[in-house]
Amino acid sequence: MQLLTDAGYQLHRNNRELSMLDRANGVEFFFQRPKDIAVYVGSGALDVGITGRDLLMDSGEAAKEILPLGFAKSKFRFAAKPGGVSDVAALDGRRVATSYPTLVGKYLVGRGVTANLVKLEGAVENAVKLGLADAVADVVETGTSLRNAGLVAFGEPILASEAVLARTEGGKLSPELEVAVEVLVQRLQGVLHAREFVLIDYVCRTDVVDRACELTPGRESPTLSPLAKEGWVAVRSLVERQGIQRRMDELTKIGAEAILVTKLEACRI
Ligand SMILES: Nc1ncnc2c1ncn2[C@@H]1O[C@H](COP(=O)(O)OP(=O)(O)OP(=O)(O)O)[C@@H](O)[C@H]1O
Ligand SMILES: O=P(O)(O)OC[C@H]1O[C@H](OP(=O)(O)OP(=O)(O)O)[C@H](O)[C@@H]1O
Ligand SMILES: [Mg+2]
Repeated sequence: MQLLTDAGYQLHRNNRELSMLDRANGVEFFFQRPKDIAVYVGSGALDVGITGRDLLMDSGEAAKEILPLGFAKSKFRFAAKPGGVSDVAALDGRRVATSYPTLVGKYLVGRGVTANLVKLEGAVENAVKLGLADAVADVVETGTSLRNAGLVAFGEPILASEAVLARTEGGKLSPELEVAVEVLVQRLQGVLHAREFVLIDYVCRTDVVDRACELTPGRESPTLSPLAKEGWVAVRSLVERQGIQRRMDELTKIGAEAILVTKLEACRI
């Protein structure tokens, strides 16, 4: 909701309201259970939806990911008791509890493993302790839930998931809707970029400007403006927010001065 608000959409959800109309943007928002979003989008009842990549892949619906949104990041992994099942091949003939049976089933078929899938709605980690399954396949973020249940992950992660924007696959949208979806994607991308990048300004001597530009290459190329003071230049560039302090240390080392870092509110790059 924060992402959509930052992208200029009007979302003021009152208690228990299941939908809301954003008249200014000509968009209606519906709040659905995570598992149901792909069903609505796949059927074309909703044009686009925000859901998890794992849920989208598990749904088997005719909905496709069009933009990763960078939040709710997790890994989808197998886990079992230490000393129990420790590789995917050993799942053959075993019971695997999961809320994502289609995703897990396809993964196992792809590796020639036949397991008995036990479908659960949640709190899947308890299935091993309770003797319902020999292993689980579930969402892992910090790993706390696995640890608390006395389980350890094994095998390569089945999937790296995050929240994604998905749209109906096949079935053509009207030209107006096509434009509205494109605008939504551009706006969301703009907000994500604005969170990822910062603007850096500084001044340095012209004899170190090449080195300075290597440190802050920007997306295309930095903007250089001559200063009134002979032999000095001002540099402006877009750089990744991550590691910005280290970059400023490097700039200071080569004699850059008046280094300013500015947050971006929104952008289209
Ligand atoms: N700890 C977590 N960290 C990051 N993402 C998570 C985490 N737990 C769940 N998710 C993601 O949230 C999405 C929805 O799953 P989740 O199981 O949370 O739904 P839920 O809140 O249980 O839904 P319901 O309304 O049906 O109870 C999935 O894409 C999943 O990857
Ligand atoms: O690695 P962690 O940081 O512990 O996060 C992962 C846990 O979070 C989710 O559970 P959720 O709270 O959605 O409950 P659920 O199992 O009922 O879906 C997921 O199903 C895992 O159990
Ligand atoms: Mg859950």
